[in-house]
This record gives sequence, structure tokens and C-alpha cells, in this order.
Amino acid sequence: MSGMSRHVDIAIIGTGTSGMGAYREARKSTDSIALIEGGEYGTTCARVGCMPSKLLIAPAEARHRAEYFSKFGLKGTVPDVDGIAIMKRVREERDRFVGFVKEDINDFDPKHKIQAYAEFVDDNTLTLSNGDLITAGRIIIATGSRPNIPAIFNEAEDRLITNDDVFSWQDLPKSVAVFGAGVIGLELGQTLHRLGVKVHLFGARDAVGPLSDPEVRDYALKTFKAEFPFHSNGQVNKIQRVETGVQITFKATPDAEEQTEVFDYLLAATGRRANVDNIGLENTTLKLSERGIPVYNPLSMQCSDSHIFIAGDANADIPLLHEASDEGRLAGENAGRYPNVIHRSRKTVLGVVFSDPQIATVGKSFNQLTEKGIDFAVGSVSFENQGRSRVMLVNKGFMRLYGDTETGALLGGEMIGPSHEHLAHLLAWTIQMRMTVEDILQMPFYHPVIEEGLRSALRSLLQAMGRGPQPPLHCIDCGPGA
Ligand SMILES: Cc1cc2nc3c(=O)[nH]c(=O)nc-3n(C[C@H](O)[C@H](O)[C@H](O)COP(=O)(O)OP(=O)(O)OC[C@H]3O[C@@H](n4cnc5c(N)ncnc54)[C@H](O)[C@@H]3O)c2cc1C
Ligand SMILES: NC(=O)c1ccc[n+]([C@@H]2O[C@H](COP(=O)([O-])OP(=O)(O)OC[C@H]3O[C@@H](n4cnc5c(N)ncnc54)[C@H](O)[C@@H]3O)[C@@H](O)[C@H]2O)c1
Repeated sequence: MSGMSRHVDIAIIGTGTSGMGAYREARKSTDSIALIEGGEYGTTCARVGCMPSKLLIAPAEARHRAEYFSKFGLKGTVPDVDGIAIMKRVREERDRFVGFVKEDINDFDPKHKIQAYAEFVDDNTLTLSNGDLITAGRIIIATGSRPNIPAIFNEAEDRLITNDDVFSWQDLPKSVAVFGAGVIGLELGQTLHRLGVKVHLFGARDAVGPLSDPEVRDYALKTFKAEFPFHSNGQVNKIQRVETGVQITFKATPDAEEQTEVFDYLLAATGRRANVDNIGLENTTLKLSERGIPVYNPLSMQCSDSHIFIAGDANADIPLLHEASDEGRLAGENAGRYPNVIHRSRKTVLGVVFSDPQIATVGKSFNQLTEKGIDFAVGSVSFENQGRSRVMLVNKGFMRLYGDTETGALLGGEMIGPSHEHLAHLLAWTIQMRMTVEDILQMPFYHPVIEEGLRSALRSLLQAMGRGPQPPLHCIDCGPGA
């Protein structure tokens, strides 16, 4: 197939969140751009990621709260689940979000947009699936990621699904075996369970979400296992497509009896793989890491000292929406400036899992600090007796914060608990401002609020760093139950 050949200043492969950010920045330096998209417009986040998953979680949480009504002394029954209505809202709202993205793309200059898959022929040349050839002075790889599917899952045949399938359902299924207790598996597994779907969550090596702190992980394992069948360290012996669905033969723990269960679907949530193995990188002179990702500088997004940049999930570094957006803009800016590439500081790392209780990680993780041999102190708090959390009957949680013994600075934290999407933001902001734990404790804390739990963890950290008094056990001047 021979097609047209065209030269541009900047070619961007992928029109997801990072590609769109890159485009907006690149546009400031040139009108000679090719913005290439092989799949559907609309972004992973809006189509099959962040937004539809949160849309499915919302009714599950609302219904779950109703299960607590009787504990408050409220009479009434837990509402029935109307799977068709729930999925209709998920699809409609998702389409609304996707519509906003498409409106943005509609406003992009038509002469810049190309719908085709791109592959490198050499460092400056891309071949397109429509037969055309693009040569470019600078190239941005913003190709995102796709679900990683272990070969054994193919035994589930047509009953193997991923997040790409879930949000197009017309109705909720009766049962789902969720594989992978990472972020996606936890969010979707717990949600489906709460919507009345029979769920078994199959994990590996007792991993749970992004947690690396063994104490927080143990708390999370205990909490989720108390709610639904979660085989965090089981052994799956066979996966088989049977007439009624997919049959899983497994041991719930290595010493348990083998058992079989049949599910409507097997949902693979076993990590994501960067879309860089299928874009002809072998035809370039780019240096690749052991994982096959081009070696790049996260402060500039530049691959080695080349004219090629990589942003978003494609670099497999911090595969989150706000990072994809920041990285895309930086890649676009630097592609425009090349060869005068500049560095920009990155934000404090912040991750939230929208499970219930929510899991959050901020700053340096327990593993990072331990592996680097950094001398750090740990403060902690349980939310089980935290005043406001108990009032609201959301008193499940455990937070561990890490501080620099030498400087007194807050370094990071791992946590599970109520309203932790908000507490994690406060922590990330203070870390980014390089505040010491003592400084943070000078900030106002209202009463009675869940933030008072955070204050207890900070006080415990201050003491662990040898920088403060023993935290008051029952801080009556903080208000009852603080
Ligand atoms: C179920 C789920 C839930 C999530 N929830 C959250 C959340 O709550 N919060 C959060 O921060 N993050 C969340 N994420 C992660 C977030 O969605 C991603 O980090 C983000 O969307 C990545 O953006 P991107 O631009 O790198 O990739 P994408 O948006 O996937 O864009 C990449 C684009 O490149 C195109 N492409 C690929 N290869 C080629 C090629 N060879 N030629 C041309 N085009 C190509 C693709 O078709 C795609 O459109 C979630 C992800 C999933 C899957
Ligand atoms: N709330 C959010 O911000 C959010 C939500 C969803 C996804 N995401 C992003 O998407 C990325 C991908 O999510 P994910 O959950 O697919 O990946 P993940 O890396 O978070 O988790 C994958 C899990 O699968 C397990 N696993 C691997 N092979 C397995 C097997 N054969 N059987 C059982 N378990 C197995 C791993 O041990 C790991 O715990 C996340 O890292 C995150 O960046 C973010």
C-alpha cells in the first residue's frame, strides 16, 4: 500500500489526555503538526477509565450506606438494584463526558488531525495504517496503555472481559470473577459486589491496591476480606469455558481444599501494559529500558537527548490522569522548544483508590524509603475510634505517615480510611510545600472533623521523630472524641 508523504514539525502519536495536552502546547510554537489517533477519540479516562468507573461506584456506595440505616436507628429496607437503570445512567453520563472531549477535538484544526495507527520506520519517519508516511522534526509518543492479559485467561474465551467492556453493559451480570487486586480490581470488584453481583476477587502475593506498607496492607486485606470473597494469595489451577459461563478451579489459600465456582465473566484487572511494544521502536535508535520503555527524563519527557518525547501511560511511570495531562503539556512544550529543552518540577505523587474505605498514597512510599535506606520515622492513627468517623459510622481506617528524622519534613504516607481522597490532597500539598510536621500542626483543625484523625497521625509522627511531646491520649482540649 503506497500513500501520501507529508512533513511536519511535530507529530504526536495518540490523542488521549497526554496527546491532547501535548497538542495544545505544541500549537503555541508551530502550525505544522500531525495529531494522530488510531482508535476512538474520547480518551481512556472518559470512555473506559476514571469517569465511568466512578459512575458505577456511586450507586454502589449509596446503596451500601443504606445498609447502615438500622445502625442509626432508621427503619426501612435496602433499595433493590435495577441493573438496567444503573447501567443506563453509567452509559449516558459517560457519553456526556466523552462528548465534552470530542467537542474539544472538534475545535482542533482539521488539517492537523489524522485517524490512523502510526509506527516508527526510523527516528523521523512514521508509517500510518492508512498507507501514508509522515516525516517529522520532533515526535511525541502518547500512546497510552492497554490491559495486560495473562495467557491462561484466554481459556475463558468469549467470557473474558476487561474494563473496556464493563461500561457498555446493558444490565449487571449475575457473577464475575475479578482477577487482580490492584486499583481496577478493587474498585470494580467491591462495586459489583455491592450491587448484588456474586464476586470473587483473585489476587496475587497478598497485594492490595498500590499499598507497600505491610501494616496498612494487612489492615486493608482484613477489611476487604470481611466484606466479600477475596483470595489474596490463592492458587488458580484451572480456568475453563463451560456451558453456563467460566469455571474457575482454585484453592482460596495455598493449604485450602480445591474448589470450583462458575461465573458469568472473568474480568482481567491484572495491570496495564504501555503501548510501546507495537509502535516500531526497534526501527529507532532510542535506548530502551529492561521493560522496553524508551529511556527518558521525567523532568523534560525527552527520550535520551533525541527529538522524541514520551508522555502519559506510554512511559509506564505514574499511570494517572493528572500526570498524563502534565506530562503531555511538558512534552508538547519541549517538542516546540527543541533543541532548547527545559526541565520542570514534577508534582508530589498522589494516588487515590475509590474503594470504600478509600486507599491513598502520597509522596514517598514505604517501599521507596526502605529501598533507598532513608532514615525515616513513622507515625500512625487508627480511624476506628476517631470521633467524627464514629459519628458518621465510617470508622474503618489506618494511616501511616513517614517523616525525615533529620529535617522534620513530612515525606509521605500510605493509608486506608474515610474521606481519604481529601486527606491525601492536604498531605500532598504540604509535602509539595516542603512543610515540616511541626509546621503542618500549626494549621487550623476544626472540631469535630475527620481531619482530626490526620492531626493525631501527625502528632504521633512528631513524637516518633523525637520532636514533640507524647501525643495526648484523650485530647480533651481538642474537643470530645477528637
Ligand atoms: C478502569 C480505569 C480507571 C481509571 N481510573 C482513574 C482514576 O480514577 N484517576 C486517575 O488519575 N487515573 C485513572 N485511570 C488511569 C487514567 O485513565 C490514565 O492514566 C490516563 O487515561 C492515561 O492517558 P494517556 O493519554 O496516557 O492515554 P490514553 O488516554 O489511553 O490515550 C492514548 C491514545 O493513543 C492511541 N494510540 C495508541 N497507539 C497508537 C498508535 N500506534 N497510533 C495512533 N494512536 C495510538 C489510543 O487509541 C489512545 O486514544 C484509570 C484507568 C482505567 C483503565
Ligand atoms: N483510582 C485511580 O486512580 C485508578 C483507578 C483505576 C486504574 N488506575 C490506573 O490504572 C493502572 C492499572 O490498574 P490495574 O488495577 O490493572 O493494575 P495494578 O498494577 O494496580 O494491579 C494489578 C494487580 O494484578 C495482580 N496480578 C497480576 N497478575 C495476576 C494474576 N495472574 N492473578 C491475580 N492477580 C494478578 C498484581 O499483583 C497487582 O496487584 C493503575 O496502576 C492506576 O495507575 C487508577
